[in-house]
Amino acid sequence: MMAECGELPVEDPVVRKLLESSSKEEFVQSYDDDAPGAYAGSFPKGFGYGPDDAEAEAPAASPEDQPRILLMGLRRSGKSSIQKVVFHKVSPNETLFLESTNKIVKDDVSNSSFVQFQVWDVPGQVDFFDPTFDSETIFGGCHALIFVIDAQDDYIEALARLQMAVTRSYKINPNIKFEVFIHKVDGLFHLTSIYDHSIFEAFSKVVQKLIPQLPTLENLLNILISNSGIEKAFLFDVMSKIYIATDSSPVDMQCYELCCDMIDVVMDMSCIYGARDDGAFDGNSTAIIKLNTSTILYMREVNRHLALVCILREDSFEKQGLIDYNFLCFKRAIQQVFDIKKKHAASAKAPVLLPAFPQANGIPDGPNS
Ligand SMILES: Nc1nc2c(ncn2[C@@H]2O[C@H](COP(=O)(O)OP(=O)(O)OP(=O)(O)O)[C@@H](O)[C@H]2O)c(=O)[nH]1
Repeated sequence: MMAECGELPVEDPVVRKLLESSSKEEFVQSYDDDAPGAYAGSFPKGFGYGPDDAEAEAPAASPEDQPRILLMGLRRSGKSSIQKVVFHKVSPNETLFLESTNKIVKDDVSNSSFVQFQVWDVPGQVDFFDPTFDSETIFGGCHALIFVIDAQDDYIEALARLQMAVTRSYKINPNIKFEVFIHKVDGLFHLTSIYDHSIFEAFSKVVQKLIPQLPTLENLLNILISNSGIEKAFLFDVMSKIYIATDSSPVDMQCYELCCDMIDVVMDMSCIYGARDDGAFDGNSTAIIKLNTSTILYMREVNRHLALVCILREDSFEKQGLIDYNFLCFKRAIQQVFDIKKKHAASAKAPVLLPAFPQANGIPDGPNS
């Protein structure tokens, strides 16, 4: 059973994934597989302590006797992620790649938890009025219904769905306890401190929301990394170390911190030893730092204010010529994007949102600073 995954060497995600997938067949069942009407009514006796309780003489309750918690909500609201992060020690970043659930997934957490119960992950697209949806069995034996609402998504549809789930399930089983999780609030709140990089990260996200070209920049970064063997790329505003765009793979704070540190090192070196007095950063600014983890940090100037900072493996860097060439294409594309913005701003006489960017289309010539 999947519940046993808690005892696996969770430090190794590959091993864990392999073991999880090999046991998936036993674990994943559709609601059709379950005996109908098994346990409507009050809490079964088995509710209480797991096998860890030395006092408990009775054997652990069978899954049929365990209380059932339903996880419901719209598609992609985060139900499977919640279940995996809470009960299977999956890291939040790994949930980014979860596939949509298309059957009810029953998870028996009795082996890995002090309190014994089952969690049923109900797919977002399930149709309560579909004859194959056995409402009597599913709601009849349910003790708590958690409805997950994605705080980052439109909530009107979610509320309509919540109302439908509550009225339908209450009719069948008035003893159900209803709970609503307003989920993914991390997109709305930022935990910040000036003593680490969190404040820069938070500011980056705020600024990104103000850049209308963000999807284009992200696309360009995606194209660049997929054609150059790069693992992660950030487009930095050099002076503030805010990243104005990154590719669409998840941002790892450590990577971001490394890239920020690289900018600091390059700027400090350039300021101290640079030949020019009019700035530490110019069209020839380039830096390559090899880390002791067979990883390379690669930085190139994109324009007066922006730098591309990438993280890649040492073996991918063997094709540096290709990476340099792709970078030049990327740089030209970025200039075109900001050229268009500059023209629009001039013709509409509209105030420019971020004054630094429109000036950014020139490539200042000059010796390496
Ligand atoms: N930002 C953020 N994303 C989350 C959170 N929880 C889940 N997600 C993301 O939401 C996406 C969808 O998550 P799932 O767990 O597959 O959603 P689901 O509700 O099970 O979706 P269905 O199987 O289609 O019903 C994934 O990319 C998760 O990484 C959260 O707390 N914050």
